[in-house]
Amino acid sequence: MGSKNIDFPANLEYQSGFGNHFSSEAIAGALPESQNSPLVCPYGLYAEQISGTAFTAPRKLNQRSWLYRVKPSVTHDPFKPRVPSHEKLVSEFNQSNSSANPTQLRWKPVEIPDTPTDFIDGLYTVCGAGSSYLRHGFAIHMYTANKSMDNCAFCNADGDFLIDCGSQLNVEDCKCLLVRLLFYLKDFVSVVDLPDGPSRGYVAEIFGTHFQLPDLGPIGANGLAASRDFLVPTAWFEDSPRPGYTIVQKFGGELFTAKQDFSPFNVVAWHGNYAPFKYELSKFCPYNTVLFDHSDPSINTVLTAPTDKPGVALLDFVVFPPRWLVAEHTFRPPYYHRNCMSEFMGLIHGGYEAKADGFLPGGASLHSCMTPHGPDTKTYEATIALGNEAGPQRIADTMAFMFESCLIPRICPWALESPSIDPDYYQCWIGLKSHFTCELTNRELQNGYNQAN
Ligand SMILES: O=C(O)Cc1cc(O)ccc1O
Ligand SMILES: [Fe+2]
Repeated sequence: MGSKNIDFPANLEYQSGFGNHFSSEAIAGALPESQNSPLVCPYGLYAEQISGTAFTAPRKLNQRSWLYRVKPSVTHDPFKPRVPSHEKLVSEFNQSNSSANPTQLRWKPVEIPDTPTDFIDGLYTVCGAGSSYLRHGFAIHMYTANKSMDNCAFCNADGDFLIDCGSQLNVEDCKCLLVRLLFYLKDFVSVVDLPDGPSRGYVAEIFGTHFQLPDLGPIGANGLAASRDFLVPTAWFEDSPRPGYTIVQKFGGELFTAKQDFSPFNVVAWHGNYAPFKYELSKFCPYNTVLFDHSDPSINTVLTAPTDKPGVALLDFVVFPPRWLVAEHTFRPPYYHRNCMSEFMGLIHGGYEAKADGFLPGGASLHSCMTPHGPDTKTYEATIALGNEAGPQRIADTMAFMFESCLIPRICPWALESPSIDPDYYQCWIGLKSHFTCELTNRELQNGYNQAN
């Protein structure tokens, strides 16, 4: 995450493609030719490999890049626990830091803080499962912030961050943040150079694996998120002295700091396939039913982080974008359901088709393993009132998303005790009345009814 005084060029340049082997040089000739670690690198740069998978991971899963830097990352003072420590980040979920809760949970958007708060201070874990130490699990965080990180950069050793920052209060700021946050290759540390002004967003962190594009099966070779719409930054560096520069490293959910006298954004050239990327959700090409019934939400998968079990995700990132609903004689909103996977949802803008009230942009909900949920009473009644003759409907102003996991999340105490939790969430379903119309005798109703009787 960058610091305020970096001069960002107006037009950042990107390379496009998902999981490609990229190469980029900020100065022509900075990439060594035909080898990775020459005795002396061009321009006297240091060669540094960053490995995102075990050296011996199968080739199709192997991720690593070679960076050519002004000074290598190792040139820093020892790591020390950060002061002040951060009490609300969790990377190993257990009874000491989180609890089991099968209730349907919903949160209103959290207030933007009044006091100066940067991305690190504003980040807090909501829920998660597993362990960064055991390299299996996930954490869901949210953040609110109102200022850039100053003379310091954030590096996450625990897992990959998928940052959904669309729920910025200001859309222009959001674009700016997106560009600076993830995707400006100054290192493989994520970059948060928040524009002045309030911002908030969601983060899914996955331990021990990386996101992939989903298989498309019978959909064919095209559709959903297109590989070419994923953008990876080109090399960019700064080389002025930066006394007192601080690296903040998240390691095992704890924060550590190390001082150095130069900017870590000093990568003059790089090549490889381990790189940050950005993707604009509006580019997603949704598929769905064109005749009847409601498709399962997996049809809207943008990215998936797999487990070893075929088809079972550690974490799916699913989006519900604007689209046409055309199904005939069909209940079009999400069906009522219980799912062995757990579903965390957020809303980037607009409304969500299953909730007439109470699910707001910047808010969140959690329906854990087998917890029943579905459309609220208002949505149900309005849908039924439309009847079978409902014509095509366009859901316009919406961008909801879901993080769906096969692991069951434990919930952090500050999320349960948060003033933004909605204690009356369950009420949205309590009004659902029986519409059962079969005329049975009182005796049959009382004793239970079975056609064979
Ligand atoms: O719970 C939700 O709103 C997410 C969801 C959407 C959908 O269209 C079908 C199933 C599902 O879990
Ligand atoms: Fe659901």
